[in-house]
Order: sequence, then C-alpha cells, then structure tokens
Amino acid sequence: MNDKQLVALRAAQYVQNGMLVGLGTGSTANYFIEELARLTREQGLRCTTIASSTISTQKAQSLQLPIVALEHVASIDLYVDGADEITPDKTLLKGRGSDLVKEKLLAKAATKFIAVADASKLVNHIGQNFTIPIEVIPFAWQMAKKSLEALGGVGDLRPNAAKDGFWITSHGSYVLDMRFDASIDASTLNAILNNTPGVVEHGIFHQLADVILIAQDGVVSER
Ligand SMILES: O=C[C@H](O)[C@H](O)[C@H](O)COP(=O)(O)O
Repeated sequence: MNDKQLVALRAAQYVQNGMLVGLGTGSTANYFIEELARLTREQGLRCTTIASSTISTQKAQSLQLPIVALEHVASIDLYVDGADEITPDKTLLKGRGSDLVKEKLLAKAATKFIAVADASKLVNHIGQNFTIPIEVIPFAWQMAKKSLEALGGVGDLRPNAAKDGFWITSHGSYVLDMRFDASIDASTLNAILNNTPGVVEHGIFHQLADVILIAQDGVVSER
C-alpha cells in the first residue's frame, strides 16, 4: 500500500453512519472514495456523499455510493481532500486541477475538513513548489492580472492541454498561475486575492483545514 492510499484509509475512519461526506479530487481523494465504497459494501457503513468535481462524481457513482448535488446542501459533516502544498500553519495550496470553486465551498461548509497527503506535499511556505492558481472571470483576466502584478505577482494565463488556447475550469473561469515574493505570508496573500476584483477563487486554503493527515514511509501522523 502506498502512502497516499494509507492516509486515505486513515481519513475514512472519521466517517460515521449518517454523515454527509464531501469527496475531494485527485489521486489521494480517489483512494478515500474507494475506501468509503469498501466500508459501505463490506461493513454496512451508511453515508451520503457530495463531490467536488465531475470526475469524483463519476467515481462515486461507479462505486454505487449515494450522492447528492451541491445545490441541495448548505453544510456537510466531513470533507476529505488532497493538496499540492501544506505549510506548518495548516495552510494548503490546491487547484492544480479545475475544481477550486467546489473544493473551497466544501472545505468551508464542512464541520470538519481533513486534508490528506504524502510527505512530498509538506513545504515551508505557500508557493514553494507550485505557482498559485487564481481563477478569474474570463473578461476580467487582464485587469485582475494587472492588479496582482502591482502587488509583485508574476505569471500568466494557464494554457490548455493542446497549447492552442487557455485552460477553462469546471466553473468556466480562466486560471492565472502566479508567483509572489516568499516574504508575503499566506494570510496576507489570501486577503489580497480575496479582495482582487475579477478573481473568482484561488488555491490558497487558509484556516480551513481542521486536521492534516500525512503519511511518510508507511506511517501516518496527524497535525
Ligand atoms: O485540484 C486539485 C486538488 O487540489 C488535488 O487535491 C491536489 O492536486 C492533490 O492531488 P493528488 O492527491 O493527486 O496528489
């Protein structure tokens, strides 16, 4: 069993009968979805799920997990998702994929948000290994980019896979992938991005994770 699978299995132990459980997106979240399905099948666990992406919806449906749509729900019991970076103060960087908006809604709506990752995701500061994904309204991208450049941001629109156009998220946004000076702390950067007109959502998940589960060389630790 690899570390991503191990940590996902540990997160599944937090699921109790009757819970409404948010499903993240990515390879670690996929292991969690598979384990929920196994517990449902083999141990009679009863829970309802809500997915952060089309791909996680399809995965849950293919495993016969009960699923409800986001628009029917105001709060959930538990959300489990992976991350691209995790800092010592439990700030996450997410959004390598296309599903930031739903991921952050579920993270915020959850009574408990558990982030799950292998140790490769641990960093000292946000933006250490990846650019910050910033979803922008398509018609606002130039103005949003200029605002962020004035604050020291450097970056550009994410190209699509064929490199003949721009990446479109599941919410219909463009993505600015930007770097900022490492001296800007996550709290300040979070506030800057929250207050920039044209920004729909961004990949800094600050003060949202309640529990971080990290697996390293077959051992899971909680922080
Ligand atoms: O948008 C992508 C999500 O933030 C993922 O949770 C993140 O990229 C981690 O993915 P993985 O579990 O595949 O490492």
